[in-house]
Amino acid sequence: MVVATAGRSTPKPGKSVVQLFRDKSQKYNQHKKRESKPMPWVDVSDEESGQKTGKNSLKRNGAMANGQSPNLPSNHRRKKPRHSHDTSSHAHNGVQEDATNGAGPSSLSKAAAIQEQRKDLPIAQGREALIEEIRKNDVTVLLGETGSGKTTQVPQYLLESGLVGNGMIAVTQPRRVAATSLAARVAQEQNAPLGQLVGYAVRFDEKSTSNTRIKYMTDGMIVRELLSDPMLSKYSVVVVDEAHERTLRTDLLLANLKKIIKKRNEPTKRDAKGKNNTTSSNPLKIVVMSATLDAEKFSKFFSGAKILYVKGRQHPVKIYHSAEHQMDYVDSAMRTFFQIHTDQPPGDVLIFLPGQEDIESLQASIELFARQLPVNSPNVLICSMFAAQDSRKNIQAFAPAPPNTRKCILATNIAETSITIPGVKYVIDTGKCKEKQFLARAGGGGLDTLLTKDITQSSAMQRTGRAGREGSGMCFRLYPESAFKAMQVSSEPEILRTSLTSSILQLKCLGQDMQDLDLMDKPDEESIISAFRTLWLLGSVDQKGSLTPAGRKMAAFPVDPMYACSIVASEGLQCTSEVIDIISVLSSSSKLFVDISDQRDAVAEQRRKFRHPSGDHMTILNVVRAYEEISASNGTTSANKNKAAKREWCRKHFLNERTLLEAQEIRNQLRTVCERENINWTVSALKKTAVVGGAKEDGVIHEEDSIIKALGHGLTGNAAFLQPDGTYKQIMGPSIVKIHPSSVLCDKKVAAIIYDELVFTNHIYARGVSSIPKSFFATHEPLKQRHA
Ligand SMILES: Nc1ncnc2c1ncn2[C@@H]1O[C@H](COP(=O)(O)OP(=O)(O)OP(=O)(O)O)[C@@H](O)[C@H]1O
Repeated sequence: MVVATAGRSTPKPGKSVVQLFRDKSQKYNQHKKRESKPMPWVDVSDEESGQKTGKNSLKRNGAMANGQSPNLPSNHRRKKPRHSHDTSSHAHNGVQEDATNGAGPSSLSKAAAIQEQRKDLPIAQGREALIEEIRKNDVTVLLGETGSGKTTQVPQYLLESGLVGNGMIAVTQPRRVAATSLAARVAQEQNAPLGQLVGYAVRFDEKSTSNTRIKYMTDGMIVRELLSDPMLSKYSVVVVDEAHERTLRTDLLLANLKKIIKKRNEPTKRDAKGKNNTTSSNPLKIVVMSATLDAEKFSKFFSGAKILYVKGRQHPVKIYHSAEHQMDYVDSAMRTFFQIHTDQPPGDVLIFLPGQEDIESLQASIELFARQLPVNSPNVLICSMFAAQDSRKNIQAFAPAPPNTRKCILATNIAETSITIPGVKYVIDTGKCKEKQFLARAGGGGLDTLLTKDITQSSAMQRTGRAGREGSGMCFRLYPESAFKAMQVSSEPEILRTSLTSSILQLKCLGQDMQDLDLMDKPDEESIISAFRTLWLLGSVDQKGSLTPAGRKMAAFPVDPMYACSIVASEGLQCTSEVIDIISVLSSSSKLFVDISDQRDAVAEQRRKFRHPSGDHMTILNVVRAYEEISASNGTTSANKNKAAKREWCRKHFLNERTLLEAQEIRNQLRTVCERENINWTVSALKKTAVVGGAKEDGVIHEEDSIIKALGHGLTGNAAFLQPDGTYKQIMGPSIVKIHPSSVLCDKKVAAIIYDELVFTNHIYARGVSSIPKSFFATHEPLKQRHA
């Protein structure tokens, strides 16, 4: 990639910015010393941004290789002059149902405008050629710039051309927010309610019917579908989008697709001379897509698949690099935001940060300064997007800003690929991300850690691509051009750096071994062995590595295998109802307890009400029950009043109601899986004992005994024994851990603990902790075998 410097054109900070920092920096500096200088920028026009609305074309690989790059024949249309910023699309945001189905004149003109927009996309000129190539080839690799129209248009072209007959088109995405928002957009383009012709499927949330023809789904969901339909027979085309991300699930999917296509596309009959004369009745087509893909590698993987290029992007994006490295990227992002806010024309701003903590810190800073803007300045509305946040809150970022307001979206890399956030004209890229890294442990198991790292060139280009979706855009990179050039081209495939436990279990159910799979990159032996040890400890595989009946049951649950193990174990311990309640909360995307630093005492007082002496898991259960009691006690009031009462109760007790609501949905799904697996989820420990968190009396059997044991079966790899110095030593690893300050057990000393996860700060802390009898481990079968 060539990045050419095209002179210096620094957006000059307006007076208001200088004034703002002079006046307020003292206050700001009180809690964090930060500079008040405006950001110096170097203007870079580069190839990756597609600077000009170039001639759009579709090209073939051979042609690119010999430099001739001829265009394929296409249904050339004269390109219409582009309308300036098209506000019509602002009306539709994220996952909204039926946004266009009104029959009024405005919805008709909106629908017409959307069709015009579709025709103006770079990919539209190569539409016929593209369909033809896909028709001719089993596997196609499609490379096209961000915003050229791949993700939204290719599935529609395939559907509209009749190429898929009555079959379905699956379009996979690495992230749920992309899957849901794309489905909403494409449903709107098809003028159909979301979930009908166009639907989506993400973990714990699906909107589709038997009439759905285009399904956007996470790569994890389609891999899970392999369990019930190993040939993916209901799909005629599988479009693997954003394949450059090389998520673990995408790699597993690609390996399986390679197998499936061989079987499904095999000719069914041969004539007397042994020649094929009948094509398969249900052939499969695969389209692998990305803007930043090592196309040759994917083509080679599929035995020389055809590579097609879509050239051009609809709108130019101007890139600015900071003149110097920025040590404090949160502060630099804030200053850049206010430079944009005071100097640049209207348009929303999308800021990429590595994680939630930085998002919250930047939000606080921007809010603080925004309050001090001159009275006639436009307002600032902050939205955030990160994986741990409730999906409904993430979707709020798609809603249009009110009049005279600039929206500022603070996001992690979940907003990096595929999505269009209407209104975004400016992107600020801190150049940082968090990446999962698995540390395999010699004794078995291991742990996933999240490390803050520099992004890759591929990520930088994707982030840039989020500006300029509806009109020209600007991208401010908070790192010099030299840093961009020094970045890795793309990230290491996830399969080489993440825990393989869950995937190996799923593969086992498919009768596959990871070692034997034809993967693009093979994981190292140590990670595979470590995953097997964990699975053996959970009882999902036996000592020979063969799947056990319990392991097959565990694989049916769409949660971490350790929690799936607890659910399966709860059956024998007669406490499935409670275990599911707890695991639903642990599996939801946001935290249950809200911590507000300036209300610490009030928070602690409220939390005490739910405190259970055995630890955090039973404390969660107490919250779930109390929340249900609130619902029941308001049973006779109107639905609205009931809702309001529950919301107020959660607010008063510093609880995240979204987590509880999401947990209810997860619980319903887990119950359904239990029914399929013949596990009676209604069996409850409470019904037998009727004691909740009360004082322990000798000889009384408490409900938590069986619940904690069931959890202990799943969390055996996350267990530690008390040492004389008050710390805990892992029973399956070398680490010394402390109980996290947020735990109800943090000031207690108990003989043995189980925990949900480890957190690294100045110490290794165990979070989500419960006390468990030490004797439990003496009776744990795999552990006994291990020590025998
Ligand atoms: N939700 C939306 N609202 C408004 N316009 C949209 C929306 N989704 C897509 N578009 C328009 O369609 C264009 C093409 O989007 P699409 O996602 O198909 O591009 P792409 O080539 O797949 O890009 P990327 O690689 O970045 O995902 C966008 O640039 C934008 O103009």
